[in-house]
Amino acid sequence: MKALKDILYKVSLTSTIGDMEVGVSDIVFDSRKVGSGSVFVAVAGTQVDGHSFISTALEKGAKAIVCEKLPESLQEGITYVQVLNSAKALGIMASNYYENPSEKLKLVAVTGTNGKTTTVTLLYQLFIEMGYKTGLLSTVENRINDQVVPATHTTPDALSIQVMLKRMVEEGCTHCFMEASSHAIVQERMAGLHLAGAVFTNITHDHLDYHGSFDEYIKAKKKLFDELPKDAFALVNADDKRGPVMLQNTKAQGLTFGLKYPGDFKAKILSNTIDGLELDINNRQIWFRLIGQFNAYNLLGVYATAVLLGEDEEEVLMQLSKVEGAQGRFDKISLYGITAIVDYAHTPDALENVLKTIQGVRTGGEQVLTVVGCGGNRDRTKRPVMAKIATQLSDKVILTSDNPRDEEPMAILREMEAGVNPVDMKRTLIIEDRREAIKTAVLMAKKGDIILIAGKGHETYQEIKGVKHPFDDRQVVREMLHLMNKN
Ligand SMILES: CC(=O)N[C@H]1[C@@H](OP(=O)(O)OP(=O)(O)OC[C@H]2O[C@@H](n3ccc(=O)[nH]c3=O)[C@H](O)[C@@H]2O)O[C@H](CO)[C@@H](O)[C@@H]1O[C@H](C)C(=O)N[C@@H](C)C(=O)N[C@H](CCC(=O)O)C(=O)O
Ligand SMILES: Nc1ncnc2c1ncn2[C@@H]1O[C@H](COP(=O)(O)OP(=O)(O)OP(=O)(O)O)[C@@H](O)[C@H]1O
Ligand SMILES: N[C@H](CCC[C@H](N)C(=O)O)C(=O)O
Ligand SMILES: [Mg+2]
Repeated sequence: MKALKDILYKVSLTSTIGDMEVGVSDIVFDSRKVGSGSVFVAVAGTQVDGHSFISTALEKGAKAIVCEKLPESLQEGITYVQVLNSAKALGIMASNYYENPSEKLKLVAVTGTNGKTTTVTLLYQLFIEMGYKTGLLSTVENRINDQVVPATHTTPDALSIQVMLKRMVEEGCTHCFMEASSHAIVQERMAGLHLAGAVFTNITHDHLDYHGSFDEYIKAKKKLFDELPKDAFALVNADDKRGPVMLQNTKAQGLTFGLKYPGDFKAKILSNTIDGLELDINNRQIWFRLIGQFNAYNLLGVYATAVLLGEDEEEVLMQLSKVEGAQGRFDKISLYGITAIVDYAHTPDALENVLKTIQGVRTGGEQVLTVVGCGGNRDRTKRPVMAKIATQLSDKVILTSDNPRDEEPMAILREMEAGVNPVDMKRTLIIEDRREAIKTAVLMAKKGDIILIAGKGHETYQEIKGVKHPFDDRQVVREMLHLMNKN
């Protein structure tokens, strides 16, 4: 039990009705989870408005209601608190309730269209290698030091973030690295967090369905930097046109990293092969296991972050050269002379980067076969663009399903097909079933060829009409490679 008044510390209140000293047992923002003694926070969502569940919450035993609009009839004995922004209030309340765990560790948030999971995972692995107890909140998984907590979102909801941070503090973690998705920033899932720093990787085409325009998408990312405290660092990729934009209104210490523009942290690619990258970072030459120019950016961003957190430059580079990166990001499976690469490229920019990396490291006359799809119920405008990039940068392409969700798979594929040049259609197949598509790519591949399977990376399911069917690109391609080689 905690007094409502204490939980509301630092929340902008508009009005209050009832006893502010009332003790509440927990904070809930979903009426279905309300129990006796809860405080229910009504948040307007994208599907429904949480305010319409206030009466349900009261029936289930809520003692207090936090909302933007007061209900027409008020119930006796209940405390009503009107706030300016319920979603923001939720984050601040959750932080107060769990005793502000983000102030007890060094928390760094990473935002950007691509590279967030890679960056936070590298930071997590690096800090573990350096002997720190560390936390991770990422698309692939959350970690409380060595304990894995499955991830449901790239950035969890505000309440779950605080619960996990609290557990991290209890476990003795000194650092936590988290992804801040643009959805999360706009929906105030980051409210109430004290950040030691924030990192901007890049911004390219994605999520225009949700944000409405590219400008709004940029604004969403910038909000993270606008809200940083003075004692934090704001580290941005100087080679991205929008890097400096992120720093325009921040109170934090602005810093840049880049391969092209001179910034605070610089690197040069000395060699880039299928086995790894050799970089020159601040006049030190180091080998890394990760592949591709985009990973040079990720590695440099990680190095800069670690140095800004006070770590020794030499030690950081030595440990960073050992780490492997995130699952499902340029995952190489080489069997029977064929190389399959499973990668989470689900945006035009990521797909282009991965294919250019493959083109850059190929050694001879081998073919590149790409299997790719686009998710349903998500930004439709990236579909033709991704199909076009796939056909332009591969010898053969199989367009297939990603997670169709509630859409008709063939309708998504037709939208992808519309982006392909008619002459390139001769080298393009459309196979709706992802397993069949992977099988066909394996059948078509000759020794030495490279198969890229893009879009799903680490995912272990395929979501079709509300059902998540087990599906793992890495497992399926292995199975097919073994199968084809027995015949
Ligand atoms: C579009 C979107 O982002 N939706 C997220 C959002 O839900 P919402 O605001 O749409 O919720 P809603 O269904 O309209 O409900 C509004 C409110 O009413 C409440 N409610 C609802 C029903 C009920 O019976 N009782 C009740 O109280 C809900 O708890 C909620 O508080 O807030 C929820 C809680 O935080 C999220 O679970 C939900 O994520 C959905 C499942 C989702 O798919 N989100 C994706 C798009 C997303 O967030 N992706 C990013 C990654 C993107 C990237 O960078 O690549 C991520 O961070 O994972
Ligand atoms: N710095 C980068 N710049 C461009 N592309 C990148 C970069 N890092 C990774 N990629 C590509 O983007 C894909 C996704 O990378 P990652 O999972 O790290 O991004 P993310 O930002 O976490 O994505 P999500 O928004 O889905 O959480 C990778 O599989 C790779 O193809
Ligand atoms: N974080 C991304 C994941 C997309 C992954 C892709 N496999 C899909 O399902 O569309 C999003 O929410 O848009
Ligand atoms: Mg991610």
